[in-house]
Amino acid sequence: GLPAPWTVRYSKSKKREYFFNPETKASQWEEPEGTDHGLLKQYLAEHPLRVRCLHILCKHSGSRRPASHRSEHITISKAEAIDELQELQKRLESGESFESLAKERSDCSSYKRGGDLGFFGKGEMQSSFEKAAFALKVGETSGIVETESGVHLIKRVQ
Ligand SMILES: N=C(N)NCCC[C@H](NC(=O)[C@@H]1CCC/C1=C/[C@H](COP(=O)(O)O)NC=O)C(N)=O
Repeated sequence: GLPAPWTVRYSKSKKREYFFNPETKASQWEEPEGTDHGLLKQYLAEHPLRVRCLHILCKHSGSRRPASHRSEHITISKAEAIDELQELQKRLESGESFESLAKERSDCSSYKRGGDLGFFGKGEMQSSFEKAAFALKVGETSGIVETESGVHLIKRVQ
């Protein structure tokens, strides 16, 4: 519904969508000239501007900041961190809650909130995390996702 290359994004401060042109870097509140309003509404129904996710982060020696409330010097290898997430995937499948496992194991400060990162729009999280999170349906949990922070499991809740 939008004339290319315009895209639509979510403004956290104004709590509403705005329109962004990645070529000119222009941003505006009103729909760009030539927008098909009906198609835009349909597009927005299928492409959430923001999502709310829980995550479990296992940091490792290659993490951009290899420290957390659990350890001031994280030395496990990336392979070991992946093994730990695979164990957590099994525990999720056997019915343990995502929140309880995040509180137990996540190296992100969001562990205190069961891994809850709140709502975020495009452009806020590292791109591999954003890509995986926006591909999830509400209630769905990702596979193992890698970022500069470490390795993650992501559950979309809204
Ligand atoms: N906008 C919101 N709500 N908060 C700012 C998030 C900033 C963002 N963070 C991430 O992408 C990592 C991966 C997903 C969650 C996340 C959490 C990191 C992981 O821990 P760290 O590698 O930083 O030690 N801790 C906090 O930022 C970024 N662009 O670096």
